[in-house]
Amino acid sequence: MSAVSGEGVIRVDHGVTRELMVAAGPEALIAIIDQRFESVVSELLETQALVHVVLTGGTIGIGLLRPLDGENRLDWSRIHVWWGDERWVAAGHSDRNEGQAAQALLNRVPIPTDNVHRFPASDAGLTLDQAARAYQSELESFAPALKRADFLGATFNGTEAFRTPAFDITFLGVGPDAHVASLFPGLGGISAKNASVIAIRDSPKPPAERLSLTLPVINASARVWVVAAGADKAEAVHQAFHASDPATAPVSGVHGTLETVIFADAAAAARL
Ligand SMILES: O=C1O[C@H](COP(=O)(O)O)[C@@H](O)[C@H](O)[C@H]1O
Repeated sequence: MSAVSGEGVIRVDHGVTRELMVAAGPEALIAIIDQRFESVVSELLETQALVHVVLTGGTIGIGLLRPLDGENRLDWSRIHVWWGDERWVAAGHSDRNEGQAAQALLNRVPIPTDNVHRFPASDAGLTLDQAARAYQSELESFAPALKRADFLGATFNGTEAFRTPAFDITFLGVGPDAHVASLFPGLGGISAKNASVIAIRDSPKPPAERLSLTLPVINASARVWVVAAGADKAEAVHQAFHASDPATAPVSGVHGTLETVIFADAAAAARL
């Protein structure tokens, strides 16, 4: 497959259809992602009361937020934002994904405070496990208001383990090691099924302690959009299409119920 600027390519591997969107470089990539985001969210807001979006940290994950909705087209009062993962550091620490997102986007758009669902920070008076449960409870609190088709009631050993909104769009960055959110290759978190949110204590990428959504929650999303730029992501993007074991390549295990799109710049798509 050739990687041509702006080209969309459908690949079918391992039973999941994944779409590839390629742009020449990071700036062109961000323009493509933002245009699609604004168009999809605008359409959704015509037919549903609320739109739930999961944001990601990382270079492109934060970069795409800076120019987003520069023309104030979106009705932010009906958009809820969540995060796929968070670093376990104090509020205000520059490593916090939510703080980076606030600077890049949330501080300049009219989004109500109640619509911004941050993970607890390490100085909030909770243990890491309590913080994971608190975020799971926040997710649960949104499920009853939704139609049955719009939330996931996940069962584990025959009983309902958790409920979570089925997000409309979930953004995921991907690491050079193919991790998504804070689900890393070779670690137990990638196979967690009995919780929507887990505590991570052994992240190979600092900080070691993190909070992360689990794979069942991510995969209940209507749209999963993986974003990647740079030559160091080429192997991970290749694995998104060709690997078959999420335990060793977590990015290969994510998908949306409606669509799964890998947005990559030419350098990140170079191995396809
Ligand atoms: O630590 C994290 O890393 C990934 C990818 O980040 P990048 O800088 O290599 O693009 C990100 O998706 C995740 O949210 C974040 O916590």
